[in-house]
Amino acid sequence: ADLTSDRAALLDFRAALYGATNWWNVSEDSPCSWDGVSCEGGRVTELRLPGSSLNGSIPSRTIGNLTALRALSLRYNHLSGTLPSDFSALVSLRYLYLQNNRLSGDIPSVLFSLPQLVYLDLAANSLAGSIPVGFNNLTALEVLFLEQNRLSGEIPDLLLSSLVQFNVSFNQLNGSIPAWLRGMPASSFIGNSLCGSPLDPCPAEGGGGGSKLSDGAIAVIVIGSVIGFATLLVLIIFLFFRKKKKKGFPEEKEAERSPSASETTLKIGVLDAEASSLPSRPPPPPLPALARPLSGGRTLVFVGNVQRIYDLEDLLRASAEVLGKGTTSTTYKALLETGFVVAVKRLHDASLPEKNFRERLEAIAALDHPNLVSLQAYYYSKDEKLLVYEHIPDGSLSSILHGLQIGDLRTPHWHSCDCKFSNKSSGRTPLNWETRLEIALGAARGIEYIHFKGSELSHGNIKSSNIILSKSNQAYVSDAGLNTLYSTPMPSQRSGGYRAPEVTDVRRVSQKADVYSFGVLLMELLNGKPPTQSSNGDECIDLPRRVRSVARENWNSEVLDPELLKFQNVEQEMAELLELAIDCTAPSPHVRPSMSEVAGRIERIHIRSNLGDQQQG
Ligand SMILES: Nc1ncnc2c1ncn2[C@@H]1O[C@H](COP(=O)(O)OP(=O)(O)OP(=O)(O)O)[C@@H](O)[C@H]1O
Repeated sequence: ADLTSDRAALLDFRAALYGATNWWNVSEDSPCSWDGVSCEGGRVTELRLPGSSLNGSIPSRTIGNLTALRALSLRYNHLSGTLPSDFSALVSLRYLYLQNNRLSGDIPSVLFSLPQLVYLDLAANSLAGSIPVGFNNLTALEVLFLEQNRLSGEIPDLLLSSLVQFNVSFNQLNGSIPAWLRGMPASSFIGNSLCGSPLDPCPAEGGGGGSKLSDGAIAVIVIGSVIGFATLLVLIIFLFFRKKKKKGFPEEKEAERSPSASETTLKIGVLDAEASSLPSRPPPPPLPALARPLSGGRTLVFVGNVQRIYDLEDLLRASAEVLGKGTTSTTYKALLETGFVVAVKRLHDASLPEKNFRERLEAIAALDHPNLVSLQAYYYSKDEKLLVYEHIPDGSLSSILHGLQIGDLRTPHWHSCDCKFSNKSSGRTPLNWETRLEIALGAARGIEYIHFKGSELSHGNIKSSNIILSKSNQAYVSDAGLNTLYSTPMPSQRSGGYRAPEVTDVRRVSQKADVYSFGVLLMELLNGKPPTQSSNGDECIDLPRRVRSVARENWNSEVLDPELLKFQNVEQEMAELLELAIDCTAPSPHVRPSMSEVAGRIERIHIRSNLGDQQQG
């Protein structure tokens, strides 16, 4: 298999499904510049065609032939039927997005032959049947979204020890939530007939004032039922024989059947599966493999299982363009001679000793989620520290919401009244409600994932210039954990209007402080203006305080971006998102919601917004 066979597979796919693929310029020899197609090392590695009006079912011998594919996104299309069996050849597939289509039938079993799958989203389809135990084959699976389908039966006891995000809300599932899922938020399960933590206790769990029945009590009930049943049986036999003896007498009224305790089913004990019986997490991906040594012994260190398709010399030879200059780093877009593009971040004063620097980068590199910009490699020497990331093409949320002044490469920080950018400047792209909501959801899921990965882990610098968008408006959170790479305090104005009031040292930011910053980001998404910049650009008022000072009935005129007011029938959803933003920015960290609650609430708003669309349509 090579790029020629990948090209042929894409052409077959295009021919079989009418949609935006029709715009591909097929006269080009290489498919790598076709919209939605990404290549690496001479193979097609990503196919992303969200919302591309693709109709019909995926025929076999098309995508299944793209054997180097790592990410496949066909979300928000009109795909029906099920997945063809040759999908099993996609042995490198890590991210699969099929949500919001019309897929039907059972969950396709071909998925269970994809050993590398980390992220699977099948939400909002018409999938029926039960949740198969075949999921146990997906040992690398970290994210499983099955919400808004027609799945029924109980949730099986699976051994998905890598799972950090899970959602089966709005299906037809019943029974108790198994122990292995009890750490997930309630929003993952609502809209079913499920019970047990984190939802309400199951009926059998909550006897007499909510306390659980003891083993002794169960024994008494069972023995009592057996004795009761036996007595009843003896009585019936006795009456039967007596009746036979007294022939000619009117028939005695049959004793009314009272429900005996023996008929009551008690479902106890199944919920107590020990978490410790789960297998330990699979070993982490191979740790830093060194690239070939350069003179001076310094090397580019590749992290995780990133393929080494460039080295330090390639990077130094690449043509570079400044993407932005922050207070602590300058970020370049580097175009390598092979055509491969990466983002290189040059840290200005990261002064951490080498050993600690490497340890922290390993923790950052272990974060692998489709809503996080992934670190590929780094370079460390006393004078130069470089981080190499995947390049996300469409600019930051900050530049899209507020626009960048051409010629000024400093990224906006909004930490003082001396704002260099105005949201009236060139390059501002109008963002509709659906897109803003999806950006909020994507970013929330990325941050939720970091928090799930370890209770001590936080992002540390959430702001709109650290939310980068791909062509399909998928949100990628960048710079996770970089605040930990400094041994001396960083400029405190760095995180500007996003910093939670309790944060005194920006190198140590708690998860609840991340929630605060995310709340400010939500306000920015709804308000259209950056935090700390007032409407006339002169005064400095922080965004949470300003929003809180406006009465709810005036939100439309004073808080919401006028562009958003064009969207009808979603005022309630916008108000709910703003309420969430207010909760996130509570001055006291303890009352702020957790990031999983935040993601759950945005999901529900998203679901309702979609339903609204359908009702209108
Ligand atoms: N992986 C990436 N792909 C594409 N663009 C990126 C990437 N990483 C960063 N950028 C862009 O580069 C700009 C500058 O980023 P940089 O991290 O240097 O500064 P910052 O995050 O805005 O500020 P600070 O370092 O003060 O927190 C960002 O606003 C973003 O638009």
